[in-house]
Amino acid sequence: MTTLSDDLVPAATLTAAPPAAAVLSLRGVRITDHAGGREIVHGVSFDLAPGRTVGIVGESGSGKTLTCRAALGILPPHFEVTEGTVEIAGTDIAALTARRWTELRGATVSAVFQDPASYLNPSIRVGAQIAEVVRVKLGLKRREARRRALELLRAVRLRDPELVYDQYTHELSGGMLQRVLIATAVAADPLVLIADEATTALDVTVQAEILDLLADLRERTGLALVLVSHDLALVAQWCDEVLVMRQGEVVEQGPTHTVLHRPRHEYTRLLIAEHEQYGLEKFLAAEEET
Ligand SMILES: Nc1ncnc2c1ncn2[C@@H]1O[C@H](COP(=O)(O)OP(=O)(O)OP(=O)(O)O)[C@@H](O)[C@H]1O
Repeated sequence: MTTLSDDLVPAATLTAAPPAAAVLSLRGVRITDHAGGREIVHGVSFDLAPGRTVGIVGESGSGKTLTCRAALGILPPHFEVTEGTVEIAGTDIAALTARRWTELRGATVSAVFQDPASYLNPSIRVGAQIAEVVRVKLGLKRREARRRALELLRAVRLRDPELVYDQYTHELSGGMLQRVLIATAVAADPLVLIADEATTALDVTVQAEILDLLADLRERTGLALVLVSHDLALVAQWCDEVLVMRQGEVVEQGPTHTVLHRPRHEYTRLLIAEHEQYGLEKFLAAEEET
């Protein structure tokens, strides 16, 4: 398992490294709810390079999920990016056709959300679902797709992948389902994985294992991560950069270390104070020692 200091040292050091070309870039993204007649997200910008992690934190309803959905091209009906740009691997998504989006989703940018069961089909064995993604996205033949699906189940550290392959969602625990969903999400080797509260519903031990798994994928494959969370301790541990959102505004943004140690905005200070009772100081202290 990655230790805290192992993870924090490279994160702090990498901040000074020359920037690699961004795989995901948001520039002044504004999102409007046409049904409600109001702008909900008021300008979000960040660049995410391969192997890096950006965190988005903030209160419920602050626009974190809508920002992610904009980057995935899956805004709910009546919602629209009304200003700004989203670029995935250098392509402005505004110019994409529905067909091109279908190709990109999963293969270039992918996502995992909080409730894995609702993204998997309960009546199809989980292995077959992963194999199907691999078949469609990578064009593998049936037998090859099965082999690759088993490899993915192994990569997300599920014990006995052959057994899990043949199981249905109701036979798996929440942590196992989230691993299956991650396996599905990374099946086509995306450049970017968006994890929106992906570990929130899991108990702390399983949460740590899943995050460790994502960090491992990031290290091994150069996967870039967007981590949306209420949990500042988690962001302190895993993210290079953080955006703090409140009521659709990014109130503060910068290297995680700087934002959490020297918060400039009152709201960030409040979030940190709220988290201190849950053990955030442990992470900040560990970071200070490095
Ligand atoms: N499908 C939808 N229909 C109507 N309003 C929506 C929809 N999705 C989001 N909203 C509204 O947009 C705002 C931002 O929501 P969003 O889900 O992005 O917040 P969030 O920061 O991700 O919150 P949480 O942490 O609770 O998931 C909220 O006021 C929410 O009620």
